[in-house]
Amino acid sequence: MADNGERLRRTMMFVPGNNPAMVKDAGIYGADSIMFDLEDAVSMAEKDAARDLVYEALQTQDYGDAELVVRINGADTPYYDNDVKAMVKAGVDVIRLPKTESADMIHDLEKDVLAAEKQFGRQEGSTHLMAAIESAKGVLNAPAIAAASKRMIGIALSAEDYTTDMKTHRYPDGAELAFARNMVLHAARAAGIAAFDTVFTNMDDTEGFYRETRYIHQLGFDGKSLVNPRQIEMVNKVYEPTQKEVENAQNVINAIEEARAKGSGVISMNGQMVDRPVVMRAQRVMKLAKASNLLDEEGNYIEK
Ligand SMILES: CC(C)(COP(=O)(O)OP(=O)(O)OC[C@H]1O[C@@H](n2cnc3c(N)ncnc32)[C@H](O)[C@@H]1OP(=O)(O)O)[C@@H](O)C(=O)NCCC(=O)NCCSC(=O)C[C@@](O)(CC(=O)O)C(=O)O
Ligand SMILES: [Mg+2]
Repeated sequence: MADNGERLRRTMMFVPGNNPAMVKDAGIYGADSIMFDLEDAVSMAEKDAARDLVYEALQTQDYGDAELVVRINGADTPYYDNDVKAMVKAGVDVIRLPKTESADMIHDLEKDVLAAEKQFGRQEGSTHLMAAIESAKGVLNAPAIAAASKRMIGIALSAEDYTTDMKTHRYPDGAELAFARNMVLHAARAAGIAAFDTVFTNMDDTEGFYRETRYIHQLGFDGKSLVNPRQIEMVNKVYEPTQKEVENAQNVINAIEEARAKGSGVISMNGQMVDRPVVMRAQRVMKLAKASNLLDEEGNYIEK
């Protein structure tokens, strides 16, 4: 089946870069993206040791198909230069820049990453970037940030720092995040990159986590940043398509393939027009169905 090439990023799990056991075992939980943290989860005294630990792990551990992301320290810290160099040298998939407030911050990072790729013989352009939006300024500049570089794969809302900047805190209904969520999402979509919702930090409030995940799934986010492996299953469940959605997607793909074979790009199916956006949605449903183990070898829905 042809698809639109987009990688699934439902779950991006933070792993404190100073915790050897968590770094070692991070691959066993099935997160789509593993994000080793060198920034706020790591104390000043442990910055160098955490960088060394993550560097070593990226070289030696097998994390399967997971995308490997590192949240580095910001350019205004003494750790930034060494973070960028070490992570590029280790061949990380994505560098996540925290507290991003302008497109220029991404341009500067892009230059530093390119210099490191040249220095360490990495393929130029192979290190992707993403930005965490953690302030009012970042939210207002989100469209420019998202479009700042061809290396950008996504932007993420970071609600803990953002609500502090906004002189509020997090409430169960999330009203304080409504504007920021919509800005981040629209900025990502306009730039053609992924949008990640923020972390949910109360591990015991599973009902609240479920409610928030349903809500951001409905808005259209690709997925969420997570702090604990227990959160992965619930996000995957929310993103799992229903039998009806899978069967409809299969019908759309079969119908459009038949139509294309006859030289047409638009068809009608059960009175509904089927064109490119409908096909793209169907392809995403099939990708989610595959990732959720809902398909047999022939690609048909497995009845439960
Ligand atoms: C929360 C808690 C202490 C709970 O501990 P607990 O011990 O109760 O967890 P349990 O569930 O009992 O653990 C069961 C088993 O899983 C293992 N395990 C747990 N968590 C794991 C994990 N993350 N990675 C791999 N392994 C893990 C554990 O080792 C155990 O393994 P084992 O002993 O073998 O059974 C723990 O999860 C944790 O430290 N989380 C990461 C916290 C963190 O990174 N914060 C910084 C990022 S946010 C931020 O900075 C704000 C932000 O910047 C965000 C933005 O930008 O988006 C903004 O502004 O909003
Ligand atoms: Mg933060």
